[in-house]
Amino acid sequence: MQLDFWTELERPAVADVDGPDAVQAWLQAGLIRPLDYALADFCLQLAPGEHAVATLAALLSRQLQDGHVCLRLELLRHELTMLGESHGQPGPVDWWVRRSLAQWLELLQHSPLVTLSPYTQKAPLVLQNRRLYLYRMWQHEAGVAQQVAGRLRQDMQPDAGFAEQLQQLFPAQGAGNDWQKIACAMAALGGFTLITGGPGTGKTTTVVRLLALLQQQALEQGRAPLHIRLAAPTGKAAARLSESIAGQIAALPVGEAVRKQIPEQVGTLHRLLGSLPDTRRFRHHAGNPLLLDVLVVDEASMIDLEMMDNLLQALPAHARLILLGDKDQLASVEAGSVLGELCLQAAGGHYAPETLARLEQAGAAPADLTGLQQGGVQANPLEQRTVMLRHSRRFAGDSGVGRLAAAVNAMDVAGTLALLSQPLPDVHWPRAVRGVLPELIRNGFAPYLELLGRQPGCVATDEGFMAWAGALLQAFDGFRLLCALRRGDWGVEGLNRLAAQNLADVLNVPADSPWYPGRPVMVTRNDYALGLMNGDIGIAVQVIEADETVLRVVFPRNDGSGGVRLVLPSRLTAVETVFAMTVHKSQGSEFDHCALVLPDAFSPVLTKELLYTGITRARRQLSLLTPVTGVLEQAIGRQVERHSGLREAIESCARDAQGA
Ligand SMILES: Nc1ncnc2c1ncn2[C@@H]1O[C@H](COP(=O)(O)OP(=O)(O)OP(=O)(O)O)[C@@H](O)[C@H]1O
Repeated sequence: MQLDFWTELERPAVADVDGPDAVQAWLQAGLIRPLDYALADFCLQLAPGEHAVATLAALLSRQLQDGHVCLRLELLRHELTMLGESHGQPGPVDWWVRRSLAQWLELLQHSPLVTLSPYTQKAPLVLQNRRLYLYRMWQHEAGVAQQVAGRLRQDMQPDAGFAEQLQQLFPAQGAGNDWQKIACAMAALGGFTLITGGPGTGKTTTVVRLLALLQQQALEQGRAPLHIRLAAPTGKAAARLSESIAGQIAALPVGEAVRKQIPEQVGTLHRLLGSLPDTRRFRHHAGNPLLLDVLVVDEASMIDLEMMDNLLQALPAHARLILLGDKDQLASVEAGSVLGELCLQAAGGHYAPETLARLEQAGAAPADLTGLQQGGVQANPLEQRTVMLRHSRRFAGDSGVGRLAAAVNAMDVAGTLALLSQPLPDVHWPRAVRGVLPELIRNGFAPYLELLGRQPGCVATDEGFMAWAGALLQAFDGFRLLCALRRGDWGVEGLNRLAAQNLADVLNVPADSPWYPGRPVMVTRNDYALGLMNGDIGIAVQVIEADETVLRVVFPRNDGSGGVRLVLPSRLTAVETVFAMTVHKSQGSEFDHCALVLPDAFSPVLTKELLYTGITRARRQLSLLTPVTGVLEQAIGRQVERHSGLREAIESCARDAQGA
């Protein structure tokens, strides 16, 4: 049995400060998890007597749960106050403030549990620039920083005729900057490019034209076609990109030979890298790199630090990486906010004269520098490879959804409320939430329920059945309830219950089984044996097999074919009903109509990023449901903050390389 070292050891000098009492009390109060406690215990096994540092390790482990990559010691007091407040107690802040920051730094600098030189000396914790990391997280951050800094230095030379070909793909549009053209040129000129923009700003269009341009150049110069791969963090996002790309390729003003060399297939990052079951490792890594020349990753805001490290390590040195995403969306579920950090200054441009000169030579210099800040290669290494697309074609200027998203993103509470109080054709803000929800649910899900009732036979091999099943999945994606929380009446659980109750006259929900025809489910864990990814959505339907009517779950094939496949319900070990889903889970998906339901009390998960992400999932119509006043306003005023040292580390690596 594992020893609990808290009880094995003598009390330290500051007996009631550091010792088992505090950690155990926090564990009991749910402030820290058993995993955090176990880490502290492990630290004490390695360094008996290091109670204070081991306790801090438990808090560091806890903060990872909230997405922080490290503890920023000078800000920790505030973080711990918030942690305590969210559990209704002073909690760890009382413990932390018994030492000054200088005393803490002194303690950490001399602790055997902490290394100050992680490249040469390993220890469970790393202290760098007043940031405390778990060794593993420091390793990922340093890995990403080195890789990105290295790739930022890669200048690529386009072939002759580039400017003319670029001009053909992006014909002049009138006054103002053609940011898509600028982004395309920038990605052609370097090994690492960040293209960020809100919904419908033309990220996919830009990248498809870029791929056409690169292939055209390769073919014209008599080189082998480039090996291009496309990926996204989730199966849903991959399927959406695949669909969008297929349409865009057909519209390209290039020859058939070029068109044929642009892939339509988009896979998940896990598949691309080759997940190894039951480990955090992948088949592809620095020692076994991916075989590709160009990699495009969409929905990059969902990539966490560890995945980004794995991806960059597996990328061959000569390859071009293009990351697409919306920097303003919620960050990854796991620790880090990589895209948000990398694109932090995207709005200001910060282009160096050298960058502008290279763009000019490529025929894509910004014509209008108004509103852009001037930058330098040394001061702004990331910005020299970043383009922000600024014009949404999805949301026309008068679109309520677009204007609401912009007001929330700008944290403009008064502007948001003013907008909501106007009649908007595509935004509905009902005041009597409980009264309208049942009708909203019935109307929203009506097209899918109607189709469910019109099942053309049950033989799974019939073409008609397959087409119907595909249409059913599509109809279900027409409407979704989105919420911030999992638990409570206004969370996934409560809203799923409410939806099932209100649809009970159409759906035959049995009391003794979770399964019934029409049950929509979401996969909650990757299942490589079944080929189903976390976030995939299926619907239970009746089919006839060997003269028996049985229930099967129909899932989209997600391979760009538009096809579906059937899975036995009993094989689905990690699924949940999905009339409602969290905004976090909805990332990478879009619905014609979204009902975004806020809770009836403020919760720390409510931030402007969550609202913005939820609002922008709506393609045509948004219903915003706020059961009490005040919660919306509070959420708009709160921003996600994730502690990390990534930008600083990239800038430092880039400076070192320039000085070398
Ligand atoms: N330069 C352009 N000229 C005309 N139409 C364009 C242009 N760029 C994009 N579009 C159209 O605008 C719409 C949105 O473009 P696209 O899908 O490329 O944006 P996106 O940023 O990738 O969107 P999403 O946020 O949904 O992923 C598409 O219908 C596309 O055909």
